[in-house]
Parts: sequence; structure tokens; C-alpha cells
Amino acid sequence: MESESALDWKKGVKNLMESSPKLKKLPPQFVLPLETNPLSVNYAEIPIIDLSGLNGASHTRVSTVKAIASACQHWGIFTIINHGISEALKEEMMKVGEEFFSLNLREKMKYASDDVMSSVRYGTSLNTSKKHDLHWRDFFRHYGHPFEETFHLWPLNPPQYRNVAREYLDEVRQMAMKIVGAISESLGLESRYIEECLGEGVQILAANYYPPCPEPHKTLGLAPHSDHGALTILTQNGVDGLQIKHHQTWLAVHHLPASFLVNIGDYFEILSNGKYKSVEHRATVNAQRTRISIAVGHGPHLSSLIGPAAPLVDEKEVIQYEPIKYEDYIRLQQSSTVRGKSALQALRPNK
Ligand SMILES: O=C(O)CCC(=O)C(=O)O
Ligand SMILES: [Fe+2]
Repeated sequence: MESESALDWKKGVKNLMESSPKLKKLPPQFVLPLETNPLSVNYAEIPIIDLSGLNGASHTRVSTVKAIASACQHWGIFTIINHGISEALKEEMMKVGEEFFSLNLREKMKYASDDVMSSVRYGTSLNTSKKHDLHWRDFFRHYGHPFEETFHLWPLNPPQYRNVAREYLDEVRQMAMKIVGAISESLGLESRYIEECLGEGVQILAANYYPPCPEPHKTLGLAPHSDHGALTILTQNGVDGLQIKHHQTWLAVHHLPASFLVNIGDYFEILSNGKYKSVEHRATVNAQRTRISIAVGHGPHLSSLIGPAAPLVDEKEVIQYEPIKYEDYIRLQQSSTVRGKSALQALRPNK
């Protein structure tokens, strides 16, 4: 193996493992402080929502909205089943995602960027803009809806990538907006209130690639964080690794077959003035199998000012989060390597 000082970390962990297949010890740059070591933990019993209930008779819709409200309040994450997106499309998306990571390094490095706001970005660890304790992950991110703005920048390789990702992102957005409508109602707002706040907002796809790791208990794929947007719709290749912090305890999350996970992001915690909580989560890695996850986040337009929804804060209620431009919030969150929910904390009026 090349000497550790020469470890070219920006080439990513997939490349590292392929160029040093006999690697038995984790290079020290990846060893995280002991207190952040992923312990073996229990599985979380997160709520399962049958999304078809939103199309049903009015009493079924009411009980589904209530179940979503409770999940947003107590967990910040839930599983959805009967969501209407075909397994075939999900599998195709996973396949083109995997094929992208299998391209040679030179092809992938065409998309490398240190700018966290770049429209299309390939990278590794948390971000490549500054030195930090390294994480066992390569990633690829790009904007989705509205497609006209960035479609022409998405990868041309693998050849099916653009078309498959477009169809997937389109269907995922429609599903996400259905959930946003239910969340709006659950907060006592008009059902289109939040969708209108989001407007032609951003959709961001993040594909995460976590290769088998020689000492998985000493590092993480992704450090603890909450997502910055409204909702993240998450799927994976059948290998578990996600953990959530629930009442100060880390718990593992199992993906049910044919389901998606829905994460509540900071935008909803802010908009609901703290009634709904974004979920703090992290990704662990394992020694045997490559894990791939595809997260699709939905948020408002980058130039929107985000803050608690006016109808939810009357004179008696104290505003819990200072308004901020969404783009500035993303930069604040993404450029920090100290994660957890520190970016959200920075918006507290009396921090
Ligand atoms: O790999 C996972 O399950 C989580 C990914 C994630 O949290 C993210 O991309 O924001
Ligand atoms: Fe996340």
C-alpha cells in the first residue's frame, strides 16, 4: 500500500480498497474518536405508514394524517409502504447509481468539486473542501427538479443514467408532495400551504457508496447530522447501516422490502417552530458488503427565507428559529465538519 502520508484521500474509499485489496487495518485518518464509535445497537421500531390511506375515504385519510403527525413529532422518521412507486423503477435507479460508482476514477473525477453548492458533485467523506477526520463513504450528488436547470449537466455515463434518474426523481417528488400535503394538514394549515412555500424548490439526489471496511467499528460512513430540507426519501441496496438518535440513544434502522424511509429535515423543524423534529442520523459501515443508499431531499428555492410559518406563531408563541436564506443554511450545514444538529442550534434566538 502507498504510504499513509501519501494517501490521496480525495480519490475516495472505493479506489482505496481497489488499490490495496489486502488492507487489514483502517488508515489512521479514518479512525474516529472513541466516543463516536458505532456501538452495536438495537433496532428502532419506527412507525410504518400505509401511504395509500391518503387516497382513501375521508376517515382513512384523517387517520393516516394523524399517524404521520405522530411520526413527525416523536420520531422524525417513518417507513412508507403502498407508496405507488414500482420496485422495477427503484431497482433501475439503484442499478444506474451503482454503475456510476463502477466507472473508472478519471470519469468520476470529472464531477469532483469542492463547492458544496455545485450542481453536480462527486466526492468522498463529508466534503473535500477542508481537512477533517475521514469518513468511509464516496458520494455523488446533483440537483433534480426543476429539470430544465441541470438535466444537461447530469452524467452521460452510464448511458441510461439521465433517463432513469429523471423518471425516478419525478415520481419521488410527486410522492413527497403528497406527504407534504398531509404534513401541512396535520399542522392545521391548508393542505397546499407548505407546497406553496416550497414552490419550485430544490430537489437534491445524493447517492452514497460505502465499500466493505477493514475495521468498521472504528469509523463511520456518514457522521451524525440532520438533513437540511423538508423531506428526504431514502432507499438502499438491501444492506442496513442507517442509525438514528432517538431520545439520546442510537438505534439501527431496518429498511422493509418495497418501502421507502422518509426523514424529516430541519426545514420542517423550523417551519413548525419546533413542533416536529428533524431526525439526527448517521451511517455505519460493515466488513462484508458494499452498501449503497440513495437519498432524495426536497426543500424550498435556494433564495427563500426560511422561518416558522406565520399562521403557527401568534403573539403568545416565541419564535424558536431565526429566519435565514435557505442557501445560507445549506452552506452553514454542509461546510461544517462538526455535525449533529449544530447548524439548527445556531438559529436559536438565545443560543
Ligand atoms: O446512507 C444512509 O442511509 C443515510 C444517507 C444520508 O443520511 C444522507 O445522504 O443524507
Ligand atoms: Fe442524511
